[in-house]
Amino acid sequence: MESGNRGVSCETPAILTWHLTKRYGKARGIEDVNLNVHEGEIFGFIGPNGAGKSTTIRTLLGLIRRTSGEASIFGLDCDRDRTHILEQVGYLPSEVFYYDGMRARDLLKYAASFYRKDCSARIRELSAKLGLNLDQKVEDMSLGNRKKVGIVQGLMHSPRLIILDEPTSGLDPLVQRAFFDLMLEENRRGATILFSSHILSEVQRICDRVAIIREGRVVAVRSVAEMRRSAVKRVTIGFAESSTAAAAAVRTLEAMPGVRSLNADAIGASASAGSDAQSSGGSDSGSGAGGDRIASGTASASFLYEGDCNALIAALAGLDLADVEIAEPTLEEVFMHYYQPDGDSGELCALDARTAEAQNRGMTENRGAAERPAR
Ligand SMILES: Nc1ncnc2c1ncn2[C@@H]1O[C@H](COP(=O)(O)OP(=O)(O)OP(=O)(O)O)[C@@H](O)[C@H]1O
Repeated sequence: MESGNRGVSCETPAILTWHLTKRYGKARGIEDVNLNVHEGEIFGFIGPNGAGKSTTIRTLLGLIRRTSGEASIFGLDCDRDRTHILEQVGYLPSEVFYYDGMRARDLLKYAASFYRKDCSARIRELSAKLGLNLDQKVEDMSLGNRKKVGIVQGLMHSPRLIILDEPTSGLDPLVQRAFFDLMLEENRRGATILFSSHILSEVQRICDRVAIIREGRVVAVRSVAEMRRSAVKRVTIGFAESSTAAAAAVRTLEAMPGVRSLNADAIGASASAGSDAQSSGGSDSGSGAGGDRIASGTASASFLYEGDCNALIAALAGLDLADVEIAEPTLEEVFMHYYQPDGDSGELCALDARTAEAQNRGMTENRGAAERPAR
């Protein structure tokens, strides 16, 4: 499924942050976050628990005060112009809490009274799409149904920007599907969507671009297509039989620059190249997928490779192989690539942080100083 609105505007960015930093006392929230979300985009924001997604969102919505840096939505300052911003934004928080004793219908009517438009038809339409019973008391609802109330509340005023923080938790697969269809519809209508999640398949499903956040810092901003086409490849090789030659081949690969997450269980050789196999997470998802495609009965090895493809082909040519497959890595593998612990790959992570910053800065500078949020 792809984002429906290809007419991304080149005007004022929907969201622009500039070295946005939030500290909780001395504790890290987010550091130097630079984001540039174009109007009309579905922009993913991914990272594990505690990475800083909710902090970024709450700072954008003016729910918490930034420590330093700048942030704007449609050119309006997130602190100073908060009231005007909130009229144009629909927000679905990761957890929804409501007053007890109210039916969904009354609660949504009350919430709608904050907007200068009649939202009743839209409330009925959205509730029907999500299968929400408006007559039920919210306190009697399941977690998933309470989440539906939150979705209707976030969308009923047809906002220009929709901010979703882990939106699908608690929704069953059928409702998730209806929800994603709804988001694509909203995007076709012209809405920009910021979609925070730690579930890659969701991001891949609807987003145009993604920012990856790690320990409070944005380490990469990529199009989903670009992430999938990244220089990293998943290589799976098959040997005619488990043999000392196969074990030697694995040792050769282990020593080769650019080889990571080497998984060679079937050969009985060392199952990993250093700590990469574990830390990158690639061994689980990758070897399973690749290894299954190598004929059964043969020993196989699977690894991620990033580097000169000629060097890879030359190395493989020197091995006695029965089969070889070079494939795009899964999004999961690409994602984990940005999450290697410091140490071996510390330089890579630092590089990615610089690259992300350069991409954002370049985008901002190229598109004119006027795009810097005014303070
Ligand atoms: N109110 C708070 N007081 C102190 N530290 C906080 C507070 N809120 C968040 N943090 C810290 O800020 C960092 C970022 O947290 P945040 O909730 O933004 O991450 P997240 O990516 O949204 O995680 P999750 O997916 O678990 O919601 C974490 O280290 C967290 O412990």
